[in-house]
Amino acid sequence: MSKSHDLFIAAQKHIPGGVNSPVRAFKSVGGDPVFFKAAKGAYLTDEDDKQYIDYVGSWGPAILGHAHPEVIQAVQERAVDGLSFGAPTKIETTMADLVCDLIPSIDMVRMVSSGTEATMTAIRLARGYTGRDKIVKFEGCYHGHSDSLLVKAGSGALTLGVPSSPGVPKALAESTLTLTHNDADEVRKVFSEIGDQIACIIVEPVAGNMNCIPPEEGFLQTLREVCDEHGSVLIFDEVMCGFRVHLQGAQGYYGITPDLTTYGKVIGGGMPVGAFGGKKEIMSHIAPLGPVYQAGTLSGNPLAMAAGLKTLELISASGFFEDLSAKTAKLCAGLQQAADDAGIAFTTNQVGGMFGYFFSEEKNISRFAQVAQGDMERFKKFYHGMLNEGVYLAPSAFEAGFVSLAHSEEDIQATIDAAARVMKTL
Ligand SMILES: N[C@H](C=O)CCC(=O)O
Repeated sequence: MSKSHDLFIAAQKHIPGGVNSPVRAFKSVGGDPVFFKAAKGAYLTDEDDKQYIDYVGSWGPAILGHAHPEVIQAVQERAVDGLSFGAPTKIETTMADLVCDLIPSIDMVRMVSSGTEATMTAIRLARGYTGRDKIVKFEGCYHGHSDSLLVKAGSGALTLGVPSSPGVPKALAESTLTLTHNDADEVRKVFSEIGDQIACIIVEPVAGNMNCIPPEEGFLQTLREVCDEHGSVLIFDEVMCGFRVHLQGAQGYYGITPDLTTYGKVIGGGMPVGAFGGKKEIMSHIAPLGPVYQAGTLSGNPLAMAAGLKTLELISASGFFEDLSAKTAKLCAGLQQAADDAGIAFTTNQVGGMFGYFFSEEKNISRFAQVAQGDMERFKKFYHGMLNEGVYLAPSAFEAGFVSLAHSEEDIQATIDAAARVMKTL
């Protein structure tokens, strides 16, 4: 038996399900989750010393690869001056200035400690700003696990079959209107009926929590238009795709400007960070400038700011996103070829450094229903085959994959070669 097996048994004694976040438990693929002891560049090393090429990247933050030496150095240098102050520090202003310089839609930004906090507060802010309660989200999009947003949610909630979790008060769930993702007509219809009651739309502009689903042509533009017509706030949840698909995230990639944006993952460079920001007119409603309350002991933590700042600096290098995108495209093309050669119905999606793959007869996957109809048994077999080959992919068909600066051409080719072997066994 592997050390991971023993560790998983030990973990279950005092940790619910043996994990500190449900999707880690391998429930949808079966078997024991792998316990890792080290991560460096494109590789993870498990407790049995087996090495894996990693395409999870800690669910997105590791865009430079794991333990990038300059990020580690920045954190080490900050650490000797104190871990947390609970008081203002200069590095928080440096971070805010940089985010506002990089993202034209953001005049002001507040740092928090997770993507969940960022989206939860952005919703509260939109409600406080508009004086309205109803919010619109889309089935399969995941915006963290705050109550209003855990309705027909994606990611681990969907993977475990609890997209609308028990424990969410009925009244709160009723204020959340869940529409079909990528269905612009449905959005227009709902806004024509009750648009003046809707505080905001929140959307993952590139959905990464129901696999990797780009917006259909015109969808984001429709969201922008209905929000403008009805005085609602448009929130882009860029926790996953921000600083990942483009330096300006999905809003830069697609050229659509939201009112508020939420961040997490890359902006923290591997440390626990989230952020929300946007127009000054809306952001000035946040306490202490305005009445909408939000707070956090560790918000703007100096170590997290140091890791995030160094990461943003390095991904701002000229050509960074072109290279990342080209590498990801090569991976997707190679996986497709491997499937075609083995006669397996398969397709991929890719936006910048994010990708998804589907065991499906359909070629253009842009709707949640298409993802849900994929061949999950084949996904499981492929997953374990790749794991055996030393390739670590997301252990759920409802999660995106991530490529990093650290993945070499050889890593990508080795992954494609492994996929070719595994596809033949399916
Ligand atoms: N999709 C999630 C993050 O964005 C997966 C991470 C988790 O739930 O632990």
